[in-house]
Amino acid sequence: MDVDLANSITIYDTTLRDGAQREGLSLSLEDKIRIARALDQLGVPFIEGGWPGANPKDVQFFWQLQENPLNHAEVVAFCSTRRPHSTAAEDSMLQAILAAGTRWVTLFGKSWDLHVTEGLKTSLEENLAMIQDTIEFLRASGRRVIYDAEHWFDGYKQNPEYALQTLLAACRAGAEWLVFCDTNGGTLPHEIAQIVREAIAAIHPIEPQAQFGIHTHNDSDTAVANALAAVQAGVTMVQGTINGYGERCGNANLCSLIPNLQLKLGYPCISDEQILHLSQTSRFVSEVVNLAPDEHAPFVGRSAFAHKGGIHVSAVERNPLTYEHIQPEQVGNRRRIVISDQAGLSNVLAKARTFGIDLDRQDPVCREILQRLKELESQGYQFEAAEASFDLLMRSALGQRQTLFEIRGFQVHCNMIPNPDNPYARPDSLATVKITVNGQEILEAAEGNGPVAALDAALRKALMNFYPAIADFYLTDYKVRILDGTAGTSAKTRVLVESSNGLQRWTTVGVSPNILDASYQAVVEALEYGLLISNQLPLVART
Ligand SMILES: CC(=O)SCCNC(=O)CCNC(=O)[C@H](O)C(C)(C)COP(=O)(O)OP(=O)(O)OC[C@H]1O[C@@H](n2cnc3c(N)ncnc32)[C@H](O)[C@@H]1OP(=O)(O)O
Ligand SMILES: CC(=O)C(=O)O
Repeated sequence: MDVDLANSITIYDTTLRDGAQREGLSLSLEDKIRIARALDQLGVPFIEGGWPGANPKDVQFFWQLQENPLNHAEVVAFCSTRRPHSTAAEDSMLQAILAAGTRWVTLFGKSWDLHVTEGLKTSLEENLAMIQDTIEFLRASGRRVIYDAEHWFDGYKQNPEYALQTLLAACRAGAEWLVFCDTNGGTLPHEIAQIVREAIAAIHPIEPQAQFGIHTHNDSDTAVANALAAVQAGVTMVQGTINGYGERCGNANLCSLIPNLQLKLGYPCISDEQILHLSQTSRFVSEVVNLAPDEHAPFVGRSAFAHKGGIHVSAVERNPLTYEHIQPEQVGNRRRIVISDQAGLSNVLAKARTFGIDLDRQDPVCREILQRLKELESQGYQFEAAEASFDLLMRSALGQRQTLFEIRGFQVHCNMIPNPDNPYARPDSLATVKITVNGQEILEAAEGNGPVAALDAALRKALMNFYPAIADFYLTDYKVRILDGTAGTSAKTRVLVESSNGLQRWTTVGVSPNILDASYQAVVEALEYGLLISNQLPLVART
């Protein structure tokens, strides 16, 4: 397929190559294939797959895609110019590039004289020959070439004549795109704009067919701004990575660049349908690379359209434009209203609606809920992460909270006797609970790997006969936070418990100076809330 370059900015993704150069990120072959297919679906026209010849995984990646090609995107192989004082034909890396079987190759070469004399330890003339020969070799082998001018901006600042000669050499040899790289990420947007304008003005009269691109790094936290400045100065290709992954501080983040270009500046990049998958693609890639998603990432982060301050929520409820720069749905994201001590009535009303509760602003119970929320938050409860507990709080205030069971008491014993045969063995714990359901009293005991697990198991055991749905509940996360660190072991703790029934997830909170009591509160609310959303009514207990 030929990439349609007319009238648009061409997006070039390098997640699989420069993204994989991020410290802490490691991709298996299978990961690379899954990400490539997700990018293909997103509509990215160029996907840089790696450096075949640099490692076996990248070699296999290109072989696998030869057997099962992508649907739309061009997969691009990446490599450097030939080594000094050799020929391109005898360069083993370039043989690996040809074996990768791609139609396009991206070649990086030196623009900065310092890199030529200090890094490559060769002459400025030889570097020009390396660029020219390598591209001619690739062209003669039927490849189309994108030329990444490494350290372009630093090189141009030091020796503009030489930097321009490197681009002209690439262009004369047959490179179709010349990409200005801010390799060290130190250039600021105004410099990018000026240098790109000057370079294009110098090259276009000599090589009018040349097309230009930009590749920026985020060391000055301006990678996206730099890429946008370059586009406004005349480039038509933008290189970047999903979630901004990349060497050191990362590359220009395509999840910000694509919407900025397409929705703000009006440059088509991918289709209107495809951009709706941007948030999903961002999360998918973070899942595959096994890095926690950045919740606060612009456009695609979970908090990108989360409103917490009462004033904000009040206005957004009236008109979202008041505190949103785009509609979240345009990039496949969604608006969220956060509940906390920063809330006003508007937050309470909006959150209640998401739980299917229609509150009247004039009803005094709304203020009561808000006051109770603020009181509890001042004691250390945190409801923005524990919406299930907030739902229960609202239902209590509204007189809609059913008593599904009552806890009469519990005890937990821990066996802390060290086991010399297995010093890592966790303590055995035993919990007993006494509860009543429908007036019937039950005493149960259970063991667990630690006191919270034992308590949770004993509660479930006691309730299971009345509420069989409990068999499907399980804890998915348990977080503890010390709230007043200076109080030592008697400090107040906050426990957040996340639970699931396989279909839904919900989080509850407990706070106490006793960690077991805090856990108990959160676990009991978790069971109650699970039953509430499973619409369970008590059965007559089987004996
Ligand atoms: C800006 C960028 O992000 S460029 C991409 C950087 N990515 C990577 O480096 C990841 C993949 N790299 C690798 O697997 C390895 O570094 C390899 C296989 C490429 C090379 O490995 P080695 O042969 O062991 O060399 P080493 O990594 O120590 O040094 C790089 C060599 O490339 C040479 N080189 C660097 N840039 C260029 C260039 N543009 N053109 C030609 N040669 C170059 C260096 O001079 C050095 O050569 P020397 O060994 O003759 O001194
Ligand atoms: C090519 C490249 O990755 C760079 O110059 O940063």
